[in-house]
Amino acid sequence: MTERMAKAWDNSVCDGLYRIGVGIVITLTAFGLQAAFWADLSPYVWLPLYPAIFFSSRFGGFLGGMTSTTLATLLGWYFFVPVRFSFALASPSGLVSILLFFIMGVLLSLTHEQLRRANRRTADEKTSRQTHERTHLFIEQAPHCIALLDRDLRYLAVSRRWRLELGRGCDDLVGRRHYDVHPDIPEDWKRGHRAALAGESLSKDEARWVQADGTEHVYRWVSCPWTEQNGTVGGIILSVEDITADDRAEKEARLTATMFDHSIEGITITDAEGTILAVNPAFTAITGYSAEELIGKNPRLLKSDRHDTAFYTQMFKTILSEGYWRGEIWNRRKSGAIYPEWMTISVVRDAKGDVVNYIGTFIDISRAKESEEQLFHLAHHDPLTGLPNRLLLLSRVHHAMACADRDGGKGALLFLDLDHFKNVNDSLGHAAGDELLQAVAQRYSNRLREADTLCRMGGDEFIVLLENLREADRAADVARSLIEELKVPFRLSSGRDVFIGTSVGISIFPDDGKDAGKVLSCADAAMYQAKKGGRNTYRFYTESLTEVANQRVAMEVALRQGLERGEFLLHYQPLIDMSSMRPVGVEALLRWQRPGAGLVPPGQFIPLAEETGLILPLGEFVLGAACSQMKRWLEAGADIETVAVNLSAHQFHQADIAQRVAAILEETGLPPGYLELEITESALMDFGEEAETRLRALKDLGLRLAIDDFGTGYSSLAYLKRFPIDKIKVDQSFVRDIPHDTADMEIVATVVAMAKNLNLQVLAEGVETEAQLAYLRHLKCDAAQGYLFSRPVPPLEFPPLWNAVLGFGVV
Ligand SMILES: Nc1nc2c(ncn2[C@@H]2O[C@H](COP(=O)(O)O[C@H]3[C@@H](O)[C@H](n4cnc5c(=O)[nH]c(N)nc54)O[C@@H]3COP(=O)(O)O)[C@@H](O)[C@H]2O)c(=O)[nH]1
Repeated sequence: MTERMAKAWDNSVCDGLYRIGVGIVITLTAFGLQAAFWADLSPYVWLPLYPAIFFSSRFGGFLGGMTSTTLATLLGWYFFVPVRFSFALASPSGLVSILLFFIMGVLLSLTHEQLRRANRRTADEKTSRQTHERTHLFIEQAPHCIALLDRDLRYLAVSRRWRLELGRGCDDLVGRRHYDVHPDIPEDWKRGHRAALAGESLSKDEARWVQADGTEHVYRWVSCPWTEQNGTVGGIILSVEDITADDRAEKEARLTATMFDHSIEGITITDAEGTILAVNPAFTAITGYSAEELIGKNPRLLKSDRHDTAFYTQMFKTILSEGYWRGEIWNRRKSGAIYPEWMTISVVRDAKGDVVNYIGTFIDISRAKESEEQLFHLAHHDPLTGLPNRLLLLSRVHHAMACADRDGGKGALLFLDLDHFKNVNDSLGHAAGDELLQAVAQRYSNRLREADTLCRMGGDEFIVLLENLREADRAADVARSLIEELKVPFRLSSGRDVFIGTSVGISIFPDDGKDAGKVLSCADAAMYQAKKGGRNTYRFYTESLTEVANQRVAMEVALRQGLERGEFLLHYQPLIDMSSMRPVGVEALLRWQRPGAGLVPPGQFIPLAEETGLILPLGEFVLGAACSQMKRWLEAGADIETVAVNLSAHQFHQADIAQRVAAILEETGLPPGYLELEITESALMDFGEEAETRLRALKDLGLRLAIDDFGTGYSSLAYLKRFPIDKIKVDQSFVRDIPHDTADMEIVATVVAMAKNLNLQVLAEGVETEAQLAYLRHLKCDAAQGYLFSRPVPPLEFPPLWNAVLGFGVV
């Protein structure tokens, strides 16, 4: 007997015993009641027992009813039918009543049993119907696509989801082959179907399937066999679930996890209370804490003491109101070192809007900060000396001026410019110049207070910013001490000693100006005054300097206009040959016929023309005018050897000066041998090595070259030998005090002797007296120039003697 059968047997035995029990209990109860109350009610003695049979069959079915009928019959027979207490048949009527009772009992029991079975059938049918309906509902409304297929894989039934996915109705599918409806079913799916048809209980897998519309979907499919009543496989049940969204979500989750693990950003996730739930490896690498050390802790563990409570309060306020906070924050590593992070903290809320997590992502920006600081340093400091540069100075001046304005205090700017630094650069080379600048910066720094700012503006210019100045005299003290500091010569690495001085211009703020640019230009102007005042000294800025600056601006405008309007002209001064005492040449000297100002001497405008670059067009004008004049004189038959023209440093430094001079000579038609170019000693020295090349290019044109103002510059006698020059002009400052200044006389004697030795012509400038002339003749100086012979004059005013001697015509 199978377990199921045994269980059924047990159930039916129990059921039978229960029914019999019901019949006995109800019958005995009814009999007891009747015995107690209705024992004398004969002939209705059976009547009260009918309800017992009724209820017994009602609750116990046929078996209960028959138990009750039998028991009641026997009890009635024994107790109520005469002769009582015996089963003897008293009379036929008694027998009839017994029989009748029994038959009635049987009928009642049968009837009830029938009713009971009918009820049960109805209930079973109802249950079965409901079950069927629910099963149908279950399949029909299942969230997956479910289909029942026969052995040929024809649809027997499909769930609504299946139909929806396909966009087809039941009629369209039922009876058709699955593979006809889906001809592109992947092969491994088909394998699953075959396995199910072969009786394999369950095949399942996931697969991608590009649908007809080109969209790729991911499906999880399951196939299993279903069996007929006789146990044979009737077909398969297919269940297909579109898990594209889940797949995507899973991929995203995987991606997120990968990002979390491999991100170079540190990531931390906390719960709503701020307890750390997870940290990624980058977090560990940056902070030095392992995940185990942090999980369950609060991120305040990482706090540095760089930020106050207000900072964190504001941060959380922002997180909650904006949903995130982003900014720079300083935290502490496990090692204790504090470092800057660029951090974003975002809040994660659930559907109800409650905070569930905080996510913090950050990068360690300590490197970037360092680079930023380096860049800031580079942008604000001079690479040679390491001092603040102009940019930083201006920002500090702005700040100092704002403080002075607020506190009613004062400050000063000292503009320092090294004297003749260019000479060092040109003669000793740029490396030596750089070394000197570094040493100068060091010496200046030594003399200044921590609070003072020393900056290098570029070249040989330095600025000192003095703040909180109680009195202007303090600025003068500083200027004096800085000048003093440079008095000791600098020993360069080459072993050479260099002497250098500095000129200092001082401006006071807010007295001299209320903006940095103005105060700086005031200091600059004052520095120029210091230079003019003999160098190696200092000057305060005064209003009169502004006046001078304004005049300079006005003069620059006038100079430009003068050039355009042809207000410039040339005067000529004779050059006297000492042996014949005849004029052998003339020097062309520029004059400006400025309207309303008369004849302006060059000393008043040449320096400005040099500064502004106007000297270039002016110089070309002089050269052209002098050559044309000389050409005219020659054509008129004048007996003259040279026209001397001053060539400014600016002109000489022009790369194409030789071409320009050649062009003018060609234009004017003057043979080059008649032209003498005078170049000052300082213009040559300022040009360093290039000077020689440039001179040779000019000399190659066939003209003559003279060194002007000889003895005033940073003389290097070596160049006299190298340079292709024809003449030196002894500066008039050495001639002026002859015969009273023996030192000057010695110098002139030495220069003349040296020129002779080098086979150069020598001319003395500024000869005003007979005594000077006599001395120069005694020295056998070749030539002379000076008021003793003639002042510079316009050609039309040449003295008659000249004309007689030189044969000048009025041209
Ligand atoms: N680049 C150019 N410079 C020029 C040009 N023209 C002149 N200058 C330079 O201007 C400076 C002043 O020149 P100027 O006022 O003309 O003075 C010259 C003479 O007048 C003056 N001189 C001549 N003799 C005497 C004298 O006996 N006593 C005395 N006190 N002064 C005298 O000397 C100046 C000529 O000097 P130099 O050129 O060195 O021969 C001056 O530096 C000019 O060079 C120009 O066109 N371009």
